[in-house]
Amino acid sequence: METVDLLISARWVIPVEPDAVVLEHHAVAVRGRRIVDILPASEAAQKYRAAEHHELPEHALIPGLVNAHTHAAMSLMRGIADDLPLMTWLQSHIWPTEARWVGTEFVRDGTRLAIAEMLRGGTTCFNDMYFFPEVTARVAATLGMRASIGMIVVDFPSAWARDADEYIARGIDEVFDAHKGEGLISACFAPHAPYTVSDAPLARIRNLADELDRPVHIHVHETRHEVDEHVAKHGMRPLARLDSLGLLGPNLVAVHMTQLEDDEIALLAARGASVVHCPQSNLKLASGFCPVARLLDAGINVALGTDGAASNNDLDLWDEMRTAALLAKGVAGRADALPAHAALRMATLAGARALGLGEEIGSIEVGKAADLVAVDLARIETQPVYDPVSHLVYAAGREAVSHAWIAGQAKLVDGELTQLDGREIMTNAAAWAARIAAPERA
Ligand SMILES: CSC[C@H]1O[C@@H](n2cnc3c(O)ncnc32)[C@H](O)[C@@H]1O
Ligand SMILES: [Zn+2]
Repeated sequence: METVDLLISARWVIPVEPDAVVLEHHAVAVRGRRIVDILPASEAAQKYRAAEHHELPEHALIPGLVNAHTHAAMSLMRGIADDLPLMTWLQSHIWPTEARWVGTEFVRDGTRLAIAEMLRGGTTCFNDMYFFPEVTARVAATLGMRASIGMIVVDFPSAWARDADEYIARGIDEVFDAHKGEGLISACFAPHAPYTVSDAPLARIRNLADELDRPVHIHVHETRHEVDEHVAKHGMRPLARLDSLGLLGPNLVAVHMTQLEDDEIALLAARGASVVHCPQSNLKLASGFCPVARLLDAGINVALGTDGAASNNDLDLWDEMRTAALLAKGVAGRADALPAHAALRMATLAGARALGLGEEIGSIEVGKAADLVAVDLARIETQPVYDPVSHLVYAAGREAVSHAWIAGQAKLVDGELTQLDGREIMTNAAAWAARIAAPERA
């Protein structure tokens, strides 16, 4: 018998790649942080002696979900300003609150809250864009959470940096250099948006991203208003300006993209850029709809993100998958515009590829890291089971997530977080809300 560290046998194993198969009664064997075998459960019992063995007889085992766009620490602003369009929400509520409260402690506590929520819902990797990214990175690394941390850049000063040069310098020093070679933390550039970052820093980011081969994660074409204002100011649409600055390429991770002409879709496809679809944030802020089916038909890698909890108002990728699938059908007028398996792929492998992690995570394959999630389908809401993938997208919810592993380490077991104290996190969040909501003294 061979020894492995972890053996997970499940009723259904859904690898996502190399093709859309569902393996019944299979097991995944893990040594160290990697998957070393995928085989029928009956054979696994003969072949492997495991330090830890989970038998999950009514569960689906899937790759950990990848939240390809969020602002983790904004969890502390969940519900602070609802039912507003993007610019009113940002300029009249979010930016003033950030200017008053965001610092290292806010980002630490908000990120812990966000990671607890994400792990409970089966998200094992997130792509972040927020102030004090070195704090987000440290919290994620300490908890063994996989994260792509945005080296943020905006033209305006904040508590974190005075100007674009300082944003870039701190990002490289405190995120990229500080986590180089470290397993679970990777760095990406995160200029906020074409309307908040001018040409010179965007050009510097392009050079650095090329040199360091890092993704460039940016909000773009989020609303029609953004595009119209940009045309008035720059004489071209935001995507055209990014292209003129050389940013449109395989490293670009374009978030939102609710406003797209046919020639822009062709351009994104030709350049090999990825798009992150955030359907619930786009709906809640009435920003528009990303034409997902047309992007997929053009061969573009489309991932899924929640955006921050202040505009969503949760970090639930199950909800995003279902909304994306339903919305795509409504927008395209075709019931097969985004089938269940394609939605699951967006929340896993497409996210991993957008973040430059496609060789490491996003599917259950031998050699990849063991970022795995088990979903209990033995619940009233998911009976009977004809097709587990259908239930994952259309019927189950994050409540059904029972287990999560990152690089072979258990983060959620039988619905319980292994490293985080939920009560302490909630007490902390309530204390922040009390401070933020208290009337200001003159
Ligand atoms: C520079 S840190 C990130 C910055 O982005 C803000 N933000 C959060 N959600 C959105 C969104 O949907 N569009 C544009 N900007 C957003 C966040 O509040 C931070 O200021
Ligand atoms: Zn965002």
